[in-house]
Amino acid sequence: MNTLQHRASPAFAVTSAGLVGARPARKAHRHCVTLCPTDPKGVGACFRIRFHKRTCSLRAGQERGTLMMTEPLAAQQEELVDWLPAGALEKDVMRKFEYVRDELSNREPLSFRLSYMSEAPSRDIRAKLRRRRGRLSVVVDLKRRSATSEPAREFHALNMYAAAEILSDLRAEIPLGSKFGLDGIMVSVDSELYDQDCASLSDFARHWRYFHREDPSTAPPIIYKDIIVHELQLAEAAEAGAKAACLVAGACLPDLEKLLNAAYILGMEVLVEVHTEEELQYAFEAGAGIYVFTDVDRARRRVVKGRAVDLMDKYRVDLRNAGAVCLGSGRIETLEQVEQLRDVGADGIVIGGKLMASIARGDVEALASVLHSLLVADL
Ligand SMILES: O=C(O)c1ccccc1NCC(=O)[C@H](O)[C@H](O)COP(=O)(O)O
Repeated sequence: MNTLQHRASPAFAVTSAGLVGARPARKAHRHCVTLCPTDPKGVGACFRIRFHKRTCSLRAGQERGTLMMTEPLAAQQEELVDWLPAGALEKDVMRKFEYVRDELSNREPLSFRLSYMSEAPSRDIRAKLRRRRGRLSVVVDLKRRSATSEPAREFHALNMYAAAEILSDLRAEIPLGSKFGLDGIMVSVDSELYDQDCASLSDFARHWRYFHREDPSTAPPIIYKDIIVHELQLAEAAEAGAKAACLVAGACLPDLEKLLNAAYILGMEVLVEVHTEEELQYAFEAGAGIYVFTDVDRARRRVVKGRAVDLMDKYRVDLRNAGAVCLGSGRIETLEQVEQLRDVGADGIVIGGKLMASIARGDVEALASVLHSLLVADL
């Protein structure tokens, strides 16, 4: 009998485990286990169990409690011991742990929210970010500062109401069948890096709901991006209205799987930002489904041109076979960069600084023109 040591949320109790029904064909590695959710909302939740010392992704089936386990993921990575984030990331990570300790750990409702078993994240976010009919998806990254240049680029005129308004106007102006669209709004949360905090996220979400009040289902999802090191940050972002979270792998490598689980339990889709092969391996092992390949080296606060393309290209077959969604990111400013990402299989791109000036000015035409120049040409 296989023994399962599932590390999923406490809302699940292992009632019986092992092979139920027909033994799997050797190649299939498909095993049925029965975990009865103690919370009706558990059905549909995605979580992970350990099986044969491997981490496997599971998603509750339609009928209560029956779970099908997918192929075991790549061989178990050596456990990370004494790991520390590299370079400038160490200071960013310590700052976040202090924020969790001083601010979040005393906020009762957040702890409650964290224990609340939400519905599994809507799968349509992954579908929205996937390349469709030759069109790359576009995620706009809102930030009032971008420090990947010397001096840092400041966009102090950017306010969340105006940003929500201009991005809503932009969507209204994009003709059907256009070669570009607006498929997600990333809100970068960190006072030092981006001059924004979770209140900025909450403000944007409120205005975004207002501008989509007639048909909320048409609103592109809000993606929370931060140096995420603890589940309470995810709970705070979920409370603020984020439907997805972007984990920076280099800031939380040993906890990546745990934070992925926590986000799913909160009902959020997850994107994982990677810059190195190790980060990509860990993200794949943890069961990530949406990857943001960035040229930005957060440890050295610099841009490594071509890194995202090289990494995506090297692992494109594994990623495609796993059904992954791959986005490119990191100072994207030219059509050539977009074409290079498209040619190695990118599903979409994340653009921040290049668009912030026109968004901060409230200039829809300029915003549409920049996106057109990056995405239409001969794509
Ligand atoms: O954007 C920054 O200033 C920054 C500073 C330090 C570490 C990382 C940083 N940016 C990484 C990103 O957030 C992505 O590059 C962003 O999602 C895309 O924005 P942009 O690079 O401005 O197009």
